[in-house]
Amino acid sequence: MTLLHVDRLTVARASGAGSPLVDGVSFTVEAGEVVGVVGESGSGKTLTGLALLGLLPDGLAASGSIRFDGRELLTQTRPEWERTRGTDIAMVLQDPSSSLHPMLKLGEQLTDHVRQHLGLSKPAAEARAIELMERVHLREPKRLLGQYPHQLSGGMKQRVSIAIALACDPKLLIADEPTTALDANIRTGIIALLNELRRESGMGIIFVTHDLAMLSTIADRLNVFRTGEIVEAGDSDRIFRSPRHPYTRVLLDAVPQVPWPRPEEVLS
Ligand SMILES: Nc1ncnc2c1ncn2[C@@H]1O[C@H](COP(=O)(O)OP(=O)(O)OP(=O)(O)O)[C@@H](O)[C@H]1O
Repeated sequence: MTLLHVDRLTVARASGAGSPLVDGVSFTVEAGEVVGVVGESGSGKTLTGLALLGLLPDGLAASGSIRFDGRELLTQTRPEWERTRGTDIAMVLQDPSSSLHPMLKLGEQLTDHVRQHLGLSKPAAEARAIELMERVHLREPKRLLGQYPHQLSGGMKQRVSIAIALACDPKLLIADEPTTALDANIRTGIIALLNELRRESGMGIIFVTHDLAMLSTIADRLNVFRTGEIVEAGDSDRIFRSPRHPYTRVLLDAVPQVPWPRPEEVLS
């Protein structure tokens, strides 16, 4: 089932100055699929993700079409976007600290989020918070809920931000460099977790990264971005085996030839 259908999405300065920063990109995401988005710095990967969430910075405007689950997102009102972000599409960012409040215990953050979006009573929200912590394989969830973000390692914090993102069972997760700030072994654990979640829940994932080697372990399809355009798209096995665009070849030549373990080989 096609979850997301992006058609000629363009992001440009609202003033009309300069050339578009994202220039007519089209792609789809199926349920349960991981679509990798790669490309050099400044190629428009993050702006594309932000446009899908209705979170473009002031001064930038999106045009084209973003159809999600059969409805057009670009014409949504602000409250409709808020509902979409709360329940249908979620995001995980590179720095887990940016999605966690440093002064609030994890329990408050998770239960507040769950109560706000699902309208649960306090005890039901606490039960849901524990269930979410278990779902991302955090041990001793009850004890963790009483802790502050600074008491957790980077990998654990990223698991908590994934738990928050999962609170409303989103159909689509946008993961923007979710493992870049983490050590290699922790990174592999997070990849294994995302892989498990998409298998179990049928959630689609857009995975934005510079790290092609890592994408080779999880992405079903790839979109290769360069200067605001998709220069190559397709099945990731095919692209890794025989890239067609010279720029994709350059990116692949830069990948260290260290075999990455498949996510299923890693204990999460
Ligand atoms: N608020 C803004 N106003 C004007 N230009 C912007 C704004 N935000 C980003 N840009 C420009 O848009 C282009 C695309 O930026 P974007 O952040 O999407 O790139 P990216 O591919 O995600 O890069 P990176 O991999 O470094 O995160 C860049 O040239 C950037 O400088």
